Amino acid sequence: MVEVLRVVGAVIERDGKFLACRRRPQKAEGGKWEFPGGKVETEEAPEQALMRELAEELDLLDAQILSLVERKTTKSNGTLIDLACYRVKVSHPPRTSTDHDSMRWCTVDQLSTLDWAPADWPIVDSLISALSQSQVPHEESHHADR
Ligand SMILES: Nc1nc2c([nH]c(=O)n2[C@H]2C[C@H](O)[C@@H](COP(=O)(O)OP(=O)(O)OP(=O)(O)O)O2)c(=O)[nH]1
Repeated sequence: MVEVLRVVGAVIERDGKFLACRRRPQKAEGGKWEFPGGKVETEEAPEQALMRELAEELDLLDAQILSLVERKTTKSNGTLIDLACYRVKVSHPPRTSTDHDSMRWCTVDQLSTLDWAPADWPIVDSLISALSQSQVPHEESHHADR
């Protein structure tokens, strides 16, 4: 039977930029970019798991989970990864991570240039399309002013 791994990730935005983290080389999917988070433990709610991971990994103790961005299951190296990513508000940017060797704040346009873990691509695509829909097109706002 194929194993399904339940994983949660945080989409953290500050000043219009999104935090992407690169997994340390020795980890599964080493060298790939991801949203910080981790596995959901048995009996744990996804939001609870995300709060725990953000505290453990990034020392973020006051994270606020806002809404689900996307949840998708993707096959990666023989494992099904059920990844749910949430918008998360933080009061200060994380400085270091126990699980990552690089952290980068990306504009929407930069997001699609990173080498994301396979399970993250559907999330990144949904995020980009949600953000582009939430922007009022320049032409429309121009006409509305008349
Ligand atoms: N955290 C996280 N993991 C992801 C993402 N995309 C993706 O494929 N994964 C995979 C990599 C791992 O196989 C698994 C999560 O592992 P992890 O190493 O982050 O989780 P953890 O902290 O609970 O685990 P551990 O190192 O304590 O064993 O999900 C993502 O965006 N965030």
